[in-house]
Order: sequence, then C-alpha cells, then structure tokens
Amino acid sequence: MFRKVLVANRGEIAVRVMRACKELNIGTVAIYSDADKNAGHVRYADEAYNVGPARAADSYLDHEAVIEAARKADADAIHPGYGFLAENAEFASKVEDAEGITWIGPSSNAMEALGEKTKARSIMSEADVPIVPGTTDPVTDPEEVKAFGEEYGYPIAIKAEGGGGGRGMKVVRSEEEVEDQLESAKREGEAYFDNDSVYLERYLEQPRHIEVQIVADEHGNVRHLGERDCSLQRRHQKVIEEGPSAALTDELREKIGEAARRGVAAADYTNAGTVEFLVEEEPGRDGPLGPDANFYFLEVNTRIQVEHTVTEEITGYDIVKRQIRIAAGEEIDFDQDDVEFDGHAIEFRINAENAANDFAPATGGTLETYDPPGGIGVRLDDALRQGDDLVTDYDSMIAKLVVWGEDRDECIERSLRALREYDIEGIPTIIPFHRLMLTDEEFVASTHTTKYLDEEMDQSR
Ligand SMILES: Nc1ncc2cc(-c3cccc4ccccc34)c(N3CC[C@@H](N)C3)nc2n1
Ligand SMILES: [Ca+2]
Repeated sequence: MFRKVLVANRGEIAVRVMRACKELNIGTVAIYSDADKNAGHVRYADEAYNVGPARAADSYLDHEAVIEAARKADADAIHPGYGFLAENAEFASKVEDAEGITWIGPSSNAMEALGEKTKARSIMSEADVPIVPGTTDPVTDPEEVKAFGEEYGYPIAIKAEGGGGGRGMKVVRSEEEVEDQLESAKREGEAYFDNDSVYLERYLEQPRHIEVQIVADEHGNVRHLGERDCSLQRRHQKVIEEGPSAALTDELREKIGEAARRGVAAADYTNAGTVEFLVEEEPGRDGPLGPDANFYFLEVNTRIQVEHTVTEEITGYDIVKRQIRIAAGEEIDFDQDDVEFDGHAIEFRINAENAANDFAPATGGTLETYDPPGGIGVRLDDALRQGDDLVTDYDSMIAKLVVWGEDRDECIERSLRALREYDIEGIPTIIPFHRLMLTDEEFVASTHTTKYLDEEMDQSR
C-alpha cells in the first residue's frame, strides 16, 4: 500500500480523496496555486506544495509542476480527482513512466481508446453493448449524411470525434440542413477539439441520461455499482443527480449494468469509471421503463465523477478507497451479486452562482456565515469554513450536499429539510433553486428528461 499520495486537485474532491487516504493510513500531499494558498484542501493536507500562479494552465494543469511536487514530497502515487488532468492520457502516461510514482486511475491506453468516441463505439459494439444507430467511422461528405438520413430517417446527430460533455453536437432535422450543419460541426470540432472528424448517430428526442458506476481491478474483476440518473441538466451542466433511477425496472437495471461491465472489460479498463447511456423515453409512460426499453451507449468517463457520492450512499462502498486499493494492486473482494442497493440518494451541487441572474458565477465575496446542515442521512462534501474568501479562478461548485432516504419520497423530504438548514451568507448560491426544484411536480414525478431545464421548466416561480 502507498505511504503518501499527492492529490492533484483542489476544493471538495481534494478533501474527499485525502479523507480516503487518512482512513487507509496514507500520508496526504496537497498542491495549490497562488490563488489557493489559504484554501481548505491545503489546511486539510499533511503537507502542501505551491505549483504556480492562479491560472490553471500554469499550475494545476502544469504536468511538470505536479510531478515535480510529487518528487519533492516523495509521494508514491498521484490521484487526479476529476476535471484538471483527470482524463489527460498524456499526463497519465508521464506518471506511469515516472519511476516510483503510481497513477491512481485507468491506464493511459484505456483512456486513449475510450476518449476517441468512434473507437469507443467500435469497442462497445464488439462487446454487444447497444450503441446509438450510427456510424463508427468519421463522415466527410454531405452525401453520406443524406444516405444515412434515407436509411434511418431524421433527426440526425452530427457529433465531433473529440467532443463530449455539452459541446460538439449538431442536430439535423431535414435533408436541406445537411450541408450547413455538417460544415459547422466540422468547424466547431476543429475549433474546440482541434479535430474536425465527425460521425453520425440517430438523434433521440427525449432521452434519459443514465450512467453506470464501474470498478475494475488489475486482475480481471469488473463490477458495476448500479446507476445514477443525471437527467436534470442545465445547458449540459448537471445540477442534481440521483440514484437509483425511478425510470428503470430491476430487469432493465440489470441489463444496463451487465452491458456496462462487458463494455469496460472489452476495453481492458481498470480502476473506477462511468459508462453513460441514453435511455429512450416512452412518451406518456406511467411507471418505470420495462426490460425492452431501448438503451444506447453514449460515452465512458475515465475518472471519478462529481456524483460518485450518490452511488456510495446507496451501495455503501467507498469508491475512492477502492480506486487507491486497486492502484496498489489489490483484488476486488466482492462479487457482483454482493452489490446491494439500499434506499435512494440525491446529490445537489452547491454552486456559487446567482440563479436569479441566469446562474452567473459569483465574482467574489467572503463566507460571512457558513452553517452546513447535518442530521440523519445528510452528507456534505466541501472544503469550506466560515470566513473563507471565495476563490473564483476555477469552477463555481463549492460543495455537494448528498442526502439519503429509505425511498425517493423520504429523500426529497429530507433534502428540503437539509436545504432549509443550509445557511450561507456573503456569496450567492443556487440553494434557492434546489429548494424550488424539489417542489416541481415533474421532478417529484421523475418524468423530466434532459431537456426539461433548458426547455420546459418554469424557473420564474
Ligand atoms: N444520438 C443522440 N441523441 C440524443 C442525444 C442527447 C444528448 C443530450 C442533449 C442534451 C442534454 C443531455 C444531457 C445528458 C446526456 C445527453 C444530453 C447527447 N449528448 C449531449 C452531449 C453529449 N454528452 C451527448 N447526445 C445525444 N445523442
Ligand atoms: Ca510510474
């Protein structure tokens, strides 16, 4: 087992990883930029090293500075968290090559293979994982798109090879739009991802976004830890994640989970990861989707995710400790049928944004009051304390409130109770938005889809 782990991140996820380290009696090393010298994750660590100025490219994203800090600290492993360098195969490869320092994550090869969307689709298709009907090779010519339209009908999604997250997708609703949309998809791919390759998929109008948590060790053991329903998004930013999904029956849950296991096994994937699926809604369904519902592979996230906490709350597994133990060569010591799902959990991302002003990120401020909620079933992952100045150089998420209940109704009630207790003064947050969300009938009925926030919900209430 490692003696000392450097956490190449900041904020709540850095504290989260260091908590796992402490429970494994592993020393903790933090890195920080000039903007973070008084930050909570620095306070929490056994030792901390400055890696550069506030600008992420010159600090948290600086490969050499991070590895140099690991050398100085004599750390024998690096955990990247999420964001920053977590899915950077080049950095992972440098850590793999760095003598005496272990990368806590999937191999750089697995990251490379699954990071290329068309390659990932081919691997999944080979492993009998349903993919959205489409091409597994890039398309360049409008005639190819029209031929696809002839065969599969419209709308068609034109996706950038290097895309993912919210960007890199154009929807073509008729043959007349093909030329323009293909051109702009390629241009956007070139601009955003330095890669103008695009591929096609049938566009699903009303998908639910279901993702399956995977843990895989270096001895061939692959387990899924159930799903999370991330259908509540706003401009491709997740705001609330929950599990289990009220849209799935146990049979469909099992089918999707097994598909995820097959897919990552085929990609020689190890450590923690998430397989994202789109599940096609049956308009006007009343009750969960049955075993014949269509689900399709979307992409693999080759990192620990923000919302891993939802899975931890309903399965009881500490996923971050599993990551560390797997990277240290340990075997997974449970079988798939040992994995049980108990109750319901919802994660609320606490962003320092002003929901009343189109979720504009706060530009600064001090936590005059910071009074987190507590009590049964309430977990708060953060790196904050009263009096902290808000650091606005990075993303706006400052905490995660994760609530567990015996069922979804109790979880919603308890969440409302916790959100009313959560008292933050001095900076704007989206807590009022979350309170509103919990009383929204579509959300309570769980019939919302990925479009709900952007197109349907009346947020003026
Ligand atoms: N063939 C097909 N049909 C419908 C889709 C709908 C989305 C989508 C669109 C809008 C919000 C979403 C939220 C979560 C997951 C997916 C979406 C989508 N995304 C959005 C970005 C990228 N992660 C994939 N791909 C789709 N692909
Ligand atoms: Ca190494």
